[in-house]
Amino acid sequence: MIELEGLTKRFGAKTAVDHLSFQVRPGVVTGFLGPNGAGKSTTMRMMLDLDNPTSGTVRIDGKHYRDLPEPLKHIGALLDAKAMHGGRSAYNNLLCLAQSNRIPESRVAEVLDLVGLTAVAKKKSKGFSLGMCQRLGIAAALLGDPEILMFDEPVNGLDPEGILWIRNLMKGLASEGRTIFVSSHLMSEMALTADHLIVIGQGKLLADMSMADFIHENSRSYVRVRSPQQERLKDVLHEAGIDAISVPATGTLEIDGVASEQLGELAAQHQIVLHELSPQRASLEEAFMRMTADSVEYHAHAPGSPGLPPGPGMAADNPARPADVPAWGAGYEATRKGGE
Ligand SMILES: Nc1ncnc2c1ncn2[C@@H]1O[C@H](COP(=O)(O)OP(=O)(O)OP(=O)(O)O)[C@@H](O)[C@H]1O
Repeated sequence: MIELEGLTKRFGAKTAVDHLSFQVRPGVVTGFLGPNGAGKSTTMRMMLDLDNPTSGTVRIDGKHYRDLPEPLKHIGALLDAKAMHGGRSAYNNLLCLAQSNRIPESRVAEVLDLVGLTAVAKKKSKGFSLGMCQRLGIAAALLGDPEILMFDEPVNGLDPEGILWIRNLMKGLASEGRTIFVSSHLMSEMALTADHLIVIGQGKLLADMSMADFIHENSRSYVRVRSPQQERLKDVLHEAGIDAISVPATGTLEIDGVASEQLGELAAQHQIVLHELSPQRASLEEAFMRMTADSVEYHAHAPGSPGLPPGPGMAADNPARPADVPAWGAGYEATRKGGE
């Protein structure tokens, strides 16, 4: 288990990590999310004693990192895939780490095999592609067979086969009861891998909850209906006290807070033909955008138009947020009000 209490890091006037308190528990994959500059890497560096906190503490299985007798046997981490010594072979990079942590040499060949690098074990790592470096960094993290593993952007540079491999690896390690903490900007991948989420924005904790709860609480779920008798359907819905939003771009209606079964039966009672009746499940990406819209530090503007008002469909107070996506807090309330 990893435990953070009041963890804070200031760089001059900049507060990168702001009183973070949370626990990363064993047996599940915990995703670590936040917009660019939110403080994820700084937090992970403090977990590994690579940066000193301004205040607060991190405990790894109850101890400070520097009090762990052989740290690699407790916690393995991939932070920077390019951090290996480029002039050494993959094998020798791992051997040095093994020797300084009293790990038997036989483990080096084992982890190289596990990450699929046996064929290039004797090659210097400076010639490795980003994907190969990621695999070597993962091999280093696994070297001490630790109970806790931390990966910063582990799928960066991996091809689809590599992405699938790391996903299954993390899930497998978690199912063995290990603690797995992983950051990624790839929301679709995170949605497939993590069971629990820690979300931060501008160094502060925004969410600490299951993946399912996070998506449920931060997104709008609705039913999409398409009918050649749309106006008639709208009248029927209106008579039944159900609000429907017309979406001219797709020629559909969107209905909040009513089950698709109820809508289908209502249409059937009035002999209205439906071409589509589909409950829309929100994605992690949508939920993440909604929650962090107000903590995004770096906004892109259209080329040549810095500072221009938000484009059509974007929020007035935040050009990175679509106008129909309420800010955090307001969004939650709107969803709840619509659904109750
Ligand atoms: N050594 C440093 N000196 C000064 N400021 C720093 C330093 N390291 C990080 N920062 C600042 O702290 C903030 C958090 O940075 P950090 O790299 O932890 O964010 P992040 O969530 O990992 O971002 P990204 O997703 O872009 O990798 C940023 O504003 C960054 O500029």
